[in-house]
Amino acid sequence: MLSVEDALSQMLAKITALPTVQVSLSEAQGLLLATDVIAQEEMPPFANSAMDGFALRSSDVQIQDGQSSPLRIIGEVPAGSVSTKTIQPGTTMRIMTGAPIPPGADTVLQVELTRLIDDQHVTLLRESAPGNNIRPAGEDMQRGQLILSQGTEIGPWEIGILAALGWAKVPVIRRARVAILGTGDELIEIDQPLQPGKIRNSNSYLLEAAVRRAGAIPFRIGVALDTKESLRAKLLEAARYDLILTSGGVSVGEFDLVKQMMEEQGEINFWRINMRPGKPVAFGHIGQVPLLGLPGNPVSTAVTFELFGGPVIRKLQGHTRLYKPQVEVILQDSFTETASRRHFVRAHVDWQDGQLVAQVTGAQGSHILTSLRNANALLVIPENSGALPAGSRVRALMLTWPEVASVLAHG
Ligand SMILES: Nc1nc2c(c(=O)[nH]1)N[C@H]1C(S)=C(S)[C@@H](COP(=O)(O)OP(=O)(O)OC[C@H]3O[C@@H](n4cnc5c(N)ncnc54)[C@H](O)[C@@H]3O)O[C@H]1N2
Ligand code: MOO
Ligand SMILES: [Mg+2]
Repeated sequence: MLSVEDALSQMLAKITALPTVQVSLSEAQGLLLATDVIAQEEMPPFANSAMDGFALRSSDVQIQDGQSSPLRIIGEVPAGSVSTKTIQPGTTMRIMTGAPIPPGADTVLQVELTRLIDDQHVTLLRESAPGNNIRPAGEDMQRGQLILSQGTEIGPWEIGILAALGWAKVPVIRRARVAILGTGDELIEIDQPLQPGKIRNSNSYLLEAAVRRAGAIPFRIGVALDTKESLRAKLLEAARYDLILTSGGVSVGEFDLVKQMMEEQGEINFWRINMRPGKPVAFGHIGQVPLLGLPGNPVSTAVTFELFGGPVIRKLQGHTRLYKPQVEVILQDSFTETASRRHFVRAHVDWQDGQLVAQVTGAQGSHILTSLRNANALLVIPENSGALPAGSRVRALMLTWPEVASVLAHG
């Protein structure tokens, strides 16, 4: 049986990045920049004031007995306007933060270091060196400078930079469109009352949310019955997307037809991985479209999506860092469910006295949906490991990071 590593590398070897498209900046979050971003303008675009205060000539200010001789106020420069007046010796203008420095001024003194004499005159309580409180044009970005490299992941801060440079549209590697197909005669819709032998199709909804959390666009395309005709029709519909996720129908039951359909409509690259839960994962193609066949047990669906679906989506979207962070954590209680396969144990990891401590979230059967409740990590228990006493150190794959109660608590 394949190891988790071999399965992942075989899968990823078949995945190539999606094409580049232009998207509006607001849609670029989480995607990879498909070009270098070179500044075509300076930032800031003009020398401007860092303070609300007075723009003046530094040579005008000599402090005697704690203040300067009065300067005459000849006007004001609010942010957004440009002064038409020039600061002559003995004069000053009120200036606001972000406003362009008026001609003739070489310094700005903040308002709290001045004293108003009357509407038209002010004295200064400090000297102000040339350049004081002036943000020069181009201090942040210079024309022609490389600001963001191709392949940068676009987050909120990069979006701020791109917006400042006027990039309303951005070339990115496009977001993956992922078809989600439930399989099984036992499935009914989630708004239906239960009937004998039936269960609600929870996997499609779980996967929809997991795909969205992974940064791709999910499409629930319904349910295939356990017949070749139904499954074939649904898989051909699914082959219009970038990736197909199925759940169920990949084991050895009489009606587990997904692998057969891969062979018929494309290829099957592998089946079965030495892991628990989720052993019967199948990977292949329908036409050219990759199909990740996840096992039907809900926990197996959830865990195998995180281990394989997430990295596949990231690779499709051009990322080179594909995996969630792994850290060492301390087991709060003993763990005795030994397994010959590598065991991915649902747990809640949190900070306790500066250490990451893991609490297993309940019975680990692959049908126990409640074992996913509140789980933010998968503990990675090696193959054939014996029972683990409380306090053991184990590796944890972090799905989401626990927040700290205070920024200083674990600095
Ligand atoms: N003889 C063997 N039987 C099984 C083996 C085995 O090695 N030999 N492996 C078991 C393991 S482990 C798993 S995992 C499951 C995987 O089965 P399938 O992927 O074929 O899934 P199904 O048989 O279709 O369903 C399994 C289980 O999950 C429920 N299910 C399916 N789809 C959904 C859905 N959309 N929402 C909620 N629940 C769903 C389904 O009703 C079944 O209870 O095979 C074992 N068997
Ligand atoms: O491989 Mo299965 O997911 O353990 O029940
Ligand atoms: Mg089955």
